Amino acid sequence: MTTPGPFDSWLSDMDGVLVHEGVPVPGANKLIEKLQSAGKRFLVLTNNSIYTPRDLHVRLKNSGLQVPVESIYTSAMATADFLQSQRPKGSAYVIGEAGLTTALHEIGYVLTDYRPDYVVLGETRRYDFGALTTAVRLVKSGSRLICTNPDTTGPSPEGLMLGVGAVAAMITAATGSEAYFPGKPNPLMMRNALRRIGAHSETTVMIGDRMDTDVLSGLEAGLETVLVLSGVTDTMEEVERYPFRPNHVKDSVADLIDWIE
Ligand SMILES: O=C(CO)COP(=O)(O)O
Ligand SMILES: [Mg+2]
Repeated sequence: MTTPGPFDSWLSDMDGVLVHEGVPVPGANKLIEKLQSAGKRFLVLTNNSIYTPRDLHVRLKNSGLQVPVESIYTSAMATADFLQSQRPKGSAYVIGEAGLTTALHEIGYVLTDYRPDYVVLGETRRYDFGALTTAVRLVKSGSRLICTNPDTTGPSPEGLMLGVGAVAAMITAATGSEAYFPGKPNPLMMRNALRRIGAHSETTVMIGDRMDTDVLSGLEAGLETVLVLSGVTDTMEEVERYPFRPNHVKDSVADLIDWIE
């Protein structure tokens, strides 16, 4: 059977594709090693906005995956790129972790609860009722609501976890204001990713574990799309429920190693 491609650039999701919250997916290390030895352009494109790219580099290294810092692009970074383009040197009230606060500080944003331009919601494992109430009040007073990514759930070795998209929906319900999501499937994140590695959509493949973020963003960016069943979308029945399809469905990234020439 001929393998698809050849592809000179690879975009890969992280959680559910390469790791499950730090536990490596079998074959992920071989895929990354082969991509690097074959000199392929490669970027990990994650909606996980908790960690900085340096944090993720170390976490992935501890999982046996050698991914350079510059080969990691998070939804927190995509959010900072978006805010930088919209309102340089602005201000934001942030609910999230170092991955998000660091990205906003790096573009010169002030983090404050006094009349901020934006309320920015990111992934965390510690949502605080008081902070969410402050966010609701600020949005009701006119701050624009930004949420790094729309994932309503996320994968882990113990099973599904609450995602920041579900928390954003709670703030929307309380305020009537819809959030803007710079993370996947937003084409902005894909275009920034392709630009970062000098890739072209016609020769780039996108690997993901979610139909509604990874596959949709690859499809709409004109990339070859691969859904792996090792993460959130883990049955063909789930795939069939969507009005669009990936180009390929594989059990895991281990099945893609022989695609790399
Ligand atoms: O952390 C996530 C949202 O919960 C998903 O991260 P990935 O985009 O790496 O799958
Ligand atoms: Mg994922």
